[in-house]
Amino acid sequence: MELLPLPRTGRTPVRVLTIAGTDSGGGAGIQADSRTMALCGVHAVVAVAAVTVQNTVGVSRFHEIPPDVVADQVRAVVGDIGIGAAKTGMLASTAIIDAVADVCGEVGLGRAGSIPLVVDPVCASMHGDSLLRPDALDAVRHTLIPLATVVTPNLDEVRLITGIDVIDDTTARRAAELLHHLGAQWALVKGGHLRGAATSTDLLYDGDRMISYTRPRVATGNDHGAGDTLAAAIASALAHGRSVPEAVEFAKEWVSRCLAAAYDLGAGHGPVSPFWRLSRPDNRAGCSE
Ligand SMILES: Nc1ncnc2c1ncn2[C@@H]1O[C@H](COP(=O)(O)OP(=O)(O)O)[C@@H](O)[C@H]1O
Ligand SMILES: Cc1ncc(COP(=O)(O)O)c(N)n1
Repeated sequence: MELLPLPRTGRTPVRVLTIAGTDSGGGAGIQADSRTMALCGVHAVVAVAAVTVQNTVGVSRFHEIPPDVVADQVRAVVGDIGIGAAKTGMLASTAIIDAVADVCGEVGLGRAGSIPLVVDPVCASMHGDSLLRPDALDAVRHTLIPLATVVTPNLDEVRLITGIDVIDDTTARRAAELLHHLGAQWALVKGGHLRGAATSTDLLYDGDRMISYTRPRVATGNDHGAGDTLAAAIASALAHGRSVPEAVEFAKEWVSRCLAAAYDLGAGHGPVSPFWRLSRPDNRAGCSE
């Protein structure tokens, strides 16, 4: 895999915005996004949409940020700092999704604008705790997904959004077609939740090309933040100028390595880890001029 270049000391890195929730346990959400972005040579800027009270065993509650405050964070950083790509994660409610959609239109984020947007339609944590109000699913379908340059649901999110139970390649293809039909430029159906399989396959579709990405399944219970890490790596690669299929290829390998490097934490599920990059001897070679 060709890693994304790190900036030379003192040089301004490319910037990526994450609009998402915080995880007090540091495993998922904005914390996972920021870790992956840093190790992909990206300066992360953030719009906090919700604060979760979370650890390795679950989410006990969350606090929603007022929608206008979420939108103002986006305005503040896009105008001053400038970004090459953005991603959304936990958005919690219809009101926040509406505010995010409005500000995306205003600043040119998403498939209708000039800055690519990766939409991770987060509905629940891996522990099954809700991160989205149930009445916000329609806003995910009809307001959020149509903004997406790439939408990246896991199989539980696919079921909630499309009603399709993905059990094999045929149902995964049907789901990708439906997600594209909802308005996403590219749909990536992630196979991480097909636990019985020996491999982990994600399917990417843009209305024409159906591209599958397969890696061996990593046997680990420490997979907290895998989806955020994948979406953050896609957004980072897009900001570095890669095409969507190239960005997904890169991110799939990135998350596989982060799963292989995951560590134990607390009493529950530990986080996937991008720290493996810190010990790479060839990091200097990855520096951009
Ligand atoms: N055990 C695993 N081994 C290899 N790849 C995995 C494994 N679990 C998840 N993945 C991959 O990690 C990414 C995130 O997947 P998934 O776990 O489905 O997302 P989420 O964290 O949103 O539930 C996908 O590319 C998926 O294929
Ligand atoms: C704030 C926040 N955002 C996203 C997730 C999903 O991650 P996972 O599926 O690993 O629980 C999470 N648990 N918390």
